[in-house]
Amino acid sequence: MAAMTTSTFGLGSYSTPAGLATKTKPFSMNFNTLKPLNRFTGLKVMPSIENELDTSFFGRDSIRTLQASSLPKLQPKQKPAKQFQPRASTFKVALLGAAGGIGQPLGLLIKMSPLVSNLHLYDIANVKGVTADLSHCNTPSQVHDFTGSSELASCLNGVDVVVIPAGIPRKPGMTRDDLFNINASIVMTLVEAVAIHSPDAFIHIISNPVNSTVPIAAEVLKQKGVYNPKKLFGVTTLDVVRANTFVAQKKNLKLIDVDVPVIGGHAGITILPLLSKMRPSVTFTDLEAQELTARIQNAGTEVVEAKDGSGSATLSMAYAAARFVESSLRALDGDGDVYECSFVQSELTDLPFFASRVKLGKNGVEAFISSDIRGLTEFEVKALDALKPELKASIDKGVSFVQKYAAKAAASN
Ligand SMILES: NC(=O)c1ccc[n+]([C@@H]2O[C@H](COP(=O)([O-])OP(=O)(O)OC[C@H]3O[C@@H](n4cnc5c(N)ncnc54)[C@H](O)[C@@H]3O)[C@@H](O)[C@H]2O)c1
Ligand SMILES: O=C(O)C[C@H](O)C(=O)O
Repeated sequence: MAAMTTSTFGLGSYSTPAGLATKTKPFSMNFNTLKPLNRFTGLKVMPSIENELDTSFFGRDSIRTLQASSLPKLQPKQKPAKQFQPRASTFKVALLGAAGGIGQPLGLLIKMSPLVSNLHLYDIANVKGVTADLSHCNTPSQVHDFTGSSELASCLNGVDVVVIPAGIPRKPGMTRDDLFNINASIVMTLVEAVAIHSPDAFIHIISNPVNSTVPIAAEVLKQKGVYNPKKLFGVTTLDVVRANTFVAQKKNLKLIDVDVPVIGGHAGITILPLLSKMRPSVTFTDLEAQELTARIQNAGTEVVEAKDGSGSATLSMAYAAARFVESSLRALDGDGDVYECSFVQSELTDLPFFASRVKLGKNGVEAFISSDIRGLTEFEVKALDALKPELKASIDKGVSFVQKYAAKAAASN
């Protein structure tokens, strides 16, 4: 008799637009390898509409849909409400830097997604072993290994999402910007290949410094004539994951209820958690707000120091990146209720790239949650003003890196 394999796993919670009182629910997927998916609840928002709904995509119908999606989870005897039904094993994901500290656990988490049909693992070292290992997991997706630049084309052809954690991590005493000299070239080279072989894919940049590597990727894609700003993402989900964890601990809240938007960028003071916009609504003393903000901003360094020279956050990063991949796949699959924070091309401020909550759809970023940056506390306003010069300098550094490289290449031809 054929055995039926059923697996379940959980990753966390989605974020949801400001102005919506939100409740998050745990991410769990039930799937089996013989039948199509009949139930799927992801990192899904449970918003209940309270007040301001002035973002461009919230018409009355959408509100009703969101309200419907906030119903409590079904009890066994209740009539099932209409739920989003994803297709099983549909998408191809490429992971570049797959044998590294982030790549390995991230590969495992992506291998567990029922939405993935093919997982392409690429690295310059050790990727065969990682692939052999992962391929023994009895989840639906097929895993394939690729190594060396000659195999990048086959790795990237036809993929829906490309995730890039390739690059060196920090050691104690370093800033993320200290990684620029090495990681800028790695990201530039990999994105050149993405531009040629999978120009329509969602691109998730994890490699640091994200504040510069995302503009680098944008510039490369522009030069290749395939830049779609809606599909290029700097992965800042770890900042949200940390903010949710630390705030829940500090205020003794149920983790599942907590959702803190984090805006700006992904380095030091450019990471700005908006405690005034979090759900549930909680009051903080000035000191609490300052201390929590500082802890969230320094959380990466906290891990780098604890690891004492052996790298930076890998497991929490893999968890956060898997959440962002899953959100992207759900959006690609037609779920109209997907929100995440990400560092993207943006017009919310005077900076060309900025992290904020965005609504994800089949074509990438569908809307920005502009209400996030209105009605901030005095502390948040000052912090937002303070982060802008540093973030602008990092963005400019990335852009001019690619422009100088292109100018040199043109001169030598
Ligand atoms: N965005 C975030 O929130 C966040 C969080 C944690 C770490 N990071 C960053 O992610 C990056 C990776 O961290 P890690 O801990 O996995 O490092 P790691 O050194 O453990 O792994 C990096 C992997 O990239 C591979 N690699 C290097 N050059 C490559 C290339 N040209 N093509 C393909 N693969 C290549 C290496 O062989 C290695 O397997 C670092 O830059 C780190 O700062 C970002
Ligand atoms: O801190 C780092 O260098 C890695 C990453 O950006 C993090 O936030 O953990």
